[in-house]
Amino acid sequence: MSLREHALFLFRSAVGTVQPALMLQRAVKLQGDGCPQLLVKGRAFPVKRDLYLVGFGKAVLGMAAAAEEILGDHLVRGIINVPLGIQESLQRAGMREMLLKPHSKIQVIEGAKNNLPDPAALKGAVAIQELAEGLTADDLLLVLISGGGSALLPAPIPPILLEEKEKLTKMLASQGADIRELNIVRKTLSLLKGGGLARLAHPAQVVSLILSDVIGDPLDIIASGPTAASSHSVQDCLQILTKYNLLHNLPKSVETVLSSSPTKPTASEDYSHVCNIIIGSNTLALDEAKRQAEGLGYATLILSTAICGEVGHVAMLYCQLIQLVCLGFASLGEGPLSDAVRGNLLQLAAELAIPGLNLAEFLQTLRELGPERPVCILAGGETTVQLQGSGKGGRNQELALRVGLGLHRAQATEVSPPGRCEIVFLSAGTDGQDGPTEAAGAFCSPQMVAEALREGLDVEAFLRNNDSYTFFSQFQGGHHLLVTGLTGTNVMDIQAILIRAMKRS
Ligand SMILES: Nc1ncnc2c1ncn2[C@@H]1O[C@H](COP(=O)(O)OP(=O)(O)OP(=O)(O)O)[C@@H](O)[C@H]1O
Ligand SMILES: O=C(O)[C@H](O)CO
Repeated sequence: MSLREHALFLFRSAVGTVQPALMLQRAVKLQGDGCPQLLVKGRAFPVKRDLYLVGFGKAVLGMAAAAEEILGDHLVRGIINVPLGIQESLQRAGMREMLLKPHSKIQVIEGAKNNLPDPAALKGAVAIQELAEGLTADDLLLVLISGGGSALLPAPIPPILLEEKEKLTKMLASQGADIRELNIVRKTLSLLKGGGLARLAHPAQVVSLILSDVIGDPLDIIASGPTAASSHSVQDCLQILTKYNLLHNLPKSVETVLSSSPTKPTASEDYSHVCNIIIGSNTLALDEAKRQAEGLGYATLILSTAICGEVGHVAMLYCQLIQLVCLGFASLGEGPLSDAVRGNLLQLAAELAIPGLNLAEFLQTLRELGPERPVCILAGGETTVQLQGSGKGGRNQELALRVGLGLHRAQATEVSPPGRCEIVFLSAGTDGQDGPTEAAGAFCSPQMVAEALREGLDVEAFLRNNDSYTFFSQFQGGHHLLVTGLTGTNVMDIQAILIRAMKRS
């Protein structure tokens, strides 16, 4: 198998292990006939009378299918909002276990094309709101939440219009706001986010099962925390709008809502009827990829499950890491060149401030790996892209293109470690959709940029226009694109770097 096939296999293994049904089955059980109890990760919730289900997010269809199997006749009714086209995509991919049965009690509403809220998602949100409002103290509401839930549960506070909220979110995202910043703003302008759904469902017992797609698994940021007490206030929102220079350009409706928002976070309110439980995250996916990579004979290290920061900086970090591994393969792991690369890496990591990353320790472990075995470095997280151009792309494809360019440039240097190694880099979204494109991500190698030039494709020009998808679609007939279709799950992005010494002929 080629390195590329290995990388693809690792990605698929990682995604396979965080299939929603699997995670739900691991976490949830229904026990007892007379007075049944819902058992979630060791916690018991009595089912006093009726059990309802709502859900929203990219992984929720499979979660709901598994939940319905477990809940059986105890489930009275459910409504889920899932991405447009997901049922067809999963059906086409033969993933029947992710689909609801023909006479399901769960109503499915598809919407939010390209992860943007739309009237269909709004209709679903209204239906979920109505269901929550009608509950009593004897009811239990099971809430299934996954990434993409923010766009799939839009409920702007009147008089804000859906388009106004969408435009503001888009402006923030295009200027490089991270998901925390985006969702603090979304929470302030929404009825159901920031704990709103849980408040409406009171006095029913609310149990939320959450598949995390946010670094550090913060309950009040994932899908904008519809059932979590918010630790943010309107001041936090105003600060973010100020940071991105948007405060003086707001629609009147947004100004009205901001000026009448409570100044305290909702955390002070009573959430004793709510229990939020994380049932899966990027860590699970990377652990499985590591297991598989070791099985393939790689010395495997997980760099971090919290990779974040501006995509160009993250690309530099990966290029320098690859360079360091190649220096090791070339028996140049000790010496001034390696020391310089290590120094660059430490500085880059300090600038990126990746939570929990102890790069010095990681580099020490890397140093101790012998040159006998190929190396696999795995990472997960979510970068941010500051859009400058009008091209089509996503953060994974942009990252792969930037890493390709960095490796190409490194090859041109005097000591050319990447030239002595075989290298494949893959970055892809576990949800199968990278930005508004049909690809999950892309592969790159150190040869890619030179080969593209021979096809008349100028990588730097594509990058200037944030046009990574167009580049990868045109280059070698799309061979470097990873197209999986919607996977039905979502635990952020994954990077795999595979390196082995070049065979001497
Ligand atoms: N032309 C482009 N080039 C690079 N990145 C882009 C481009 N257009 C959009 N993006 C990036 O794509 C991201 C949005 O993609 P997507 O909808 O897949 O987000 P997501 O974070 O995976 O969604 P969620 O977390 O809600 O599941 C934004 O970060 C945005 O900056
Ligand atoms: O939906 C969202 O807000 C993002 O996917 C983060 O959870």
